[in-house]
Amino acid sequence: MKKIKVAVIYYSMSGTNYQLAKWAGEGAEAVGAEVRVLKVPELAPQSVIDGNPGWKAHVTATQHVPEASIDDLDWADAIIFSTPTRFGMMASQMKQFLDLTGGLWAKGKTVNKVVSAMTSAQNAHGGQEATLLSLYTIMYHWGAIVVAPGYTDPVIFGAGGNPYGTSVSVDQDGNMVEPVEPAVKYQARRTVEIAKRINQIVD
Ligand SMILES: Cc1cc2nc3c(=O)[nH]c(=O)nc-3n(C[C@H](O)[C@H](O)[C@H](O)COP(=O)(O)O)c2cc1C
Repeated sequence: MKKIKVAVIYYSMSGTNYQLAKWAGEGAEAVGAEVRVLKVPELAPQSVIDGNPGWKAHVTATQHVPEASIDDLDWADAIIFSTPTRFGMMASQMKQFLDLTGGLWAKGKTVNKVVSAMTSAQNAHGGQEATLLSLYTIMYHWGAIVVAPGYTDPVIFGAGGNPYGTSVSVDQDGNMVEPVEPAVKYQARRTVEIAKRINQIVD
């Protein structure tokens, strides 16, 4: 039987969204998907990264993670995005990656991709939903099928549950404040289940 192909595409400076992406990948694999966890290319100057020990350590620790390409988007039936909230928006690295999808879009190849998104922020009310909604705006232009969690499971009422997409707060040391792993894995499962329906795969 055809497996749903899921690309989990993230940007992270200090590891939070990398962890969210890994959990999403595990959640998708648990329901039979073929998964690629991929980072978007870095844009910041090397000198700036080198001047920030935490950022530099994260870049070094994730050197093995493949970079996302347009071919990965073409390959995927479903895409789960994860980006830090930056001034109430997605990180520019994620936006740059999405701005390179015009060619794929023009060929009609973004149509009916099943998509969902997650974010993190330092402040509990620091713009998480604005970030998710602006990312979803791009998805509407793609003709993608946005699969937000809604209130479709009790996990949404718990830690990190957010009807727009999982969001987590991080403290001053970069540690996640809420235990969001179950919410992330649920969101990934739901994304795969809807992708199966869109692709007419019956278990
Ligand atoms: C330039 C910049 C802008 C940020 N803007 C916000 C913001 O608007 N709201 C907020 O709560 N946190 C903000 N933060 C904190 C980040 O969201 C937080 O560090 C990030 O979610 C951690 O994710 P990561 O570990 O994957 O890099 C900002 C951080 C930076 C560096």
